Amino acid sequence: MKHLRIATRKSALALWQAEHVAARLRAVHSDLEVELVPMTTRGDQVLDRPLSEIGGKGLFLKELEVAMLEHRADIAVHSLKDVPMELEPGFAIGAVLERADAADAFVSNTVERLDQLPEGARVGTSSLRRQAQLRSLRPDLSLLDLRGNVNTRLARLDDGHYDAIILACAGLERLGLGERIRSRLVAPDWIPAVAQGAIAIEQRVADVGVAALVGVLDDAGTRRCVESERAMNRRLHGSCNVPVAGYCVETESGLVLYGLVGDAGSGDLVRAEVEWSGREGGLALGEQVAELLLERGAAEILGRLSPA
Ligand SMILES: NCc1[nH]cc(CCC(=O)O)c1CC(=O)O
Repeated sequence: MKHLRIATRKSALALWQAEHVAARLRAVHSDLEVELVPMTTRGDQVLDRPLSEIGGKGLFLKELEVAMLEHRADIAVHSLKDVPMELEPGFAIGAVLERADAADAFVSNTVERLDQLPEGARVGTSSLRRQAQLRSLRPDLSLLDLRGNVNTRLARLDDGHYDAIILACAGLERLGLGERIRSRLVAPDWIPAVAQGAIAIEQRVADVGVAALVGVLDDAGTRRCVESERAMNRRLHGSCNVPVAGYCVETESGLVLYGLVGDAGSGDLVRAEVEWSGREGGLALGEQVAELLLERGAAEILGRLSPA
């Protein structure tokens, strides 16, 4: 194939990620023409209701998948953390790029760290995972909804609606906004979203030519880690709008996976951490951490319908 079309959302972050994949593909395949096909998804349009109400994160993928089915695009580039645990039939992840900083960022115009916020300070995030961890560390804070793309969220902070917000370091850095990061929230104290910081290439499963082209961008270490995180998430629920966090890193001798389930209302958290010897068996590691979380009360937490 000489020509490859990349379906992407139109947010600045999505376009950066699609451009990044395009540049990497052009660099390895010198005769390949790569073109972006930007499109708006339902997830981008509906900003006034929680994602869980309008159908979950899969909404960010649907239009891109339709474009691939109709052969208006060959691949789609996503933040892997926005990709549901089960893909639609006929689609596969052709490559997972080397992970960027997976940590969440504490962003504020007044203080450097979460523990420096004054009592009752207003923190903006619509993520139940971030709300649960904030509630647990700082029960006094006032947690407020905040959706929209990265630039919208920063603008709302700068307008004074919040004293601080939480964003992914990776997104800020990709947009050249790394200087907005006041401090990084790091494991094991704070766990990021499953697959945070990893970019995935989605393709039609039967497209072996495309698989060969994009497969060269796959990073084996990142894929092992995110597959273990996603196996944990899959075992826990199947949907993407519950307060679950997971982070796997490679150690000298194997893998370690941190898992967390929390209640955004009460700040109750359940944690598990398993060290795994060897680099294989990441799926079993994910399932083991999920089982531990369930034994420790995750099922009860996930069963509560806590208003966020
Ligand atoms: N929720 C949207 C989203 N999806 C991926 C990223 C960041 C980039 C990444 O994780 O690779 C973000 C922004 C954020 O959470 O701050």
